Amino acid sequence: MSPALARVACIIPAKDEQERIAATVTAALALPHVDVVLVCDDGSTDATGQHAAAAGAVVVTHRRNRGKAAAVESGVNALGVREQRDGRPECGTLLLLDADLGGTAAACAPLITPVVEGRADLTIAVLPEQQTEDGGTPGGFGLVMGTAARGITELTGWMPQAPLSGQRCLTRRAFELASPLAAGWGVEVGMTVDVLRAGLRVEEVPVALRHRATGRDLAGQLHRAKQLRDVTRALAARGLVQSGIDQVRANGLSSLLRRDRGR
Ligand SMILES: O=c1ccn([C@@H]2O[C@H](COP(=O)(O)OP(=O)(O)O[C@H]3O[C@H](CO)[C@@H](O)[C@H](O)[C@H]3O)[C@@H](O)[C@H]2O)c(=O)[nH]1
Ligand SMILES: O=C(O)[C@H](O)COP(=O)(O)O
Repeated sequence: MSPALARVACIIPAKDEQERIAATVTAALALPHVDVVLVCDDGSTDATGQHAAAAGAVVVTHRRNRGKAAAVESGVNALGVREQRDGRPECGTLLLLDADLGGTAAACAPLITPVVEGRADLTIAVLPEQQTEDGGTPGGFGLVMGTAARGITELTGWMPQAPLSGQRCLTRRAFELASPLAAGWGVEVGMTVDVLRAGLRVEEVPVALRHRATGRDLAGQLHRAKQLRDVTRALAARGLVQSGIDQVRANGLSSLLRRDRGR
């Protein structure tokens, strides 16, 4: 096992997560190989930063909200600064976790093992069926998930089960290959495509995590609209539109429609 890969830095983007961030940080710090937990407080209006620091995280703060991808990038940048400033050995592995996992983040060891052992370059957690906090039905109508899954498959030939999952572990090298990250909610889709296209190994791993699932109320649907916008932009920037145009040119419009049927 490479000593650098065996040092894991956990990066947690967090916006208004004071209810859960302390439990998430505590669980992440106890995971095997985790050396440091960095939380990027992404312009929270609550006490997320204070709760994260009290639980033992290194905290960096965005004065205004900049979105998930920017928060992940700031966390990784802060890691680099800390390593250089203090002459610390480099963490060769990054564990990206959402702030709302709470104590269930303790289940993430199976995500870490394949990467630190050099068997995978990127692992992605597949979560069990979730429930919303009020016991309601989670998920929308599969539009964002379906768009993301089809887009990744179209661009890489690989069919993901959990294309939007932000719970992932990857080598620092893979992260650098996927940088700059796709903006906002496009970060996961962009990263998966970039890492696969670089010829690296991606593996999905079932992990028993619970997070705050998005409901079907108005706020949930607005959230999904933003996810769809960012996922579509990430796919378009990686050539999905061009691939569609090429297909129509070569085989006509009906081939494009045929290709989508049944997915
Ligand atoms: O402006 C923001 C908004 C959210 N977050 C944090 O990003 C994480 C994910 O946000 P959340 O609202 O929990 O996202 P979900 O609706 O659950 O999104 C799903 O889909 C997203 C991609 O669209 C992935 O990033 C998530 O991992 C996945 O759980 C959390 O730690 C948030 O605190 C920020 O840092 N900045
Ligand atoms: O709740 C979810 O799983 C995401 O917000 C995506 O929603 P959708 O794929 O059901 O539209």
